[in-house]
Amino acid sequence: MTIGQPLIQARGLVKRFGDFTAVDGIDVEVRRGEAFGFLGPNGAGKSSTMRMIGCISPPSGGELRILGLDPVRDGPAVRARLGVCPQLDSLDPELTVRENLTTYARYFGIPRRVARERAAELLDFVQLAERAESRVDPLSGGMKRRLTIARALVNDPEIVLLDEPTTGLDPQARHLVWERLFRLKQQGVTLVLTTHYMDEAEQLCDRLVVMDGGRIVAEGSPRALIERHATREVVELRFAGDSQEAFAGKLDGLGERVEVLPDRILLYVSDGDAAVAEVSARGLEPAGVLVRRGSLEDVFLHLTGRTLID
Ligand SMILES: Nc1ncnc2c1ncn2[C@@H]1O[C@H](COP(=O)(O)OP(=O)(O)OP(=O)(O)O)[C@@H](O)[C@H]1O
Repeated sequence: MTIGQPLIQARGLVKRFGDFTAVDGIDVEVRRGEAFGFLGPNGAGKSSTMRMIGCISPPSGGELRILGLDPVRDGPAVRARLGVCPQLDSLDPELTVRENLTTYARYFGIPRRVARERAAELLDFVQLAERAESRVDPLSGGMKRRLTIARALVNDPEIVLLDEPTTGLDPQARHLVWERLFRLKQQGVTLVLTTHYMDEAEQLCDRLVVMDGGRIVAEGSPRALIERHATREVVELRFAGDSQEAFAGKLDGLGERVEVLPDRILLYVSDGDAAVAEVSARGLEPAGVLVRRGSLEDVFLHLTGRTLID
């Protein structure tokens, strides 16, 4: 499927809680068929934005159109065409895995027979068919997440909203969830998600925005953002002792930029190995050296002066 017309359009979108502004006038456009990410640290306003898009929380200002409709006036019509995977699983522990899907399908008025077929397909899709008759409680965190994603797909939605779909999962469970999201994207479903995991955002998202303090500080494709705000390679140096700062002065002029963090120094360079050689030539002996590619984490650090997971 080609990426096309805008399905979500926000202009100057605001969310206030009393005097506090959680989302401070953001412009966002999500097009059909793309995977769109909201990135940012805790409290950036990602979930508040997702809740407005999900018709769960009304905007305090600005304009929002979802599928060409107004999420406040046309809430039920919009919700019928959305799949929502909230940050915390809200599965029914009294029901079996299968019943969680068939019961949810009834909220959308899906006939019982169709709901059963659909549940069977979705359980296959999220690799939970063998657990269909099991209760929810004994499932692992990763299985619950996959079931929540299946539940979000019951109404065959045009847009799926996923708020931190992999937070709290171990690496293997994360991988399984992420792999299913890739598959959905291949099927042409529009995905809108939030995540703290830069590697995942980099691989899955066609475009993303970086949020901080309720505002958008950058937007673009992962590759374009990395090209603009980072370098091809990054050298991470860790010096023994309490202060990295003391060593930073000796790295002047090395590469495009030097970032000093409490536990390491980052050198933004085009050639990591050449920079490491220059560090040695200057008589410096770091306790740890790592050469890696520039990443979205670097983009975030450059734009906000902070690392994503503080
Ligand atoms: N119902 C509420 N009442 C008051 N303040 C709120 C409410 N919901 C969110 N906030 C505040 O709004 C800000 C943005 O929160 P939000 O949950 O949107 O951030 P986030 O980027 O999703 O963070 P996280 O990654 O922790 O989920 C935070 O400072 C939060 O405390």
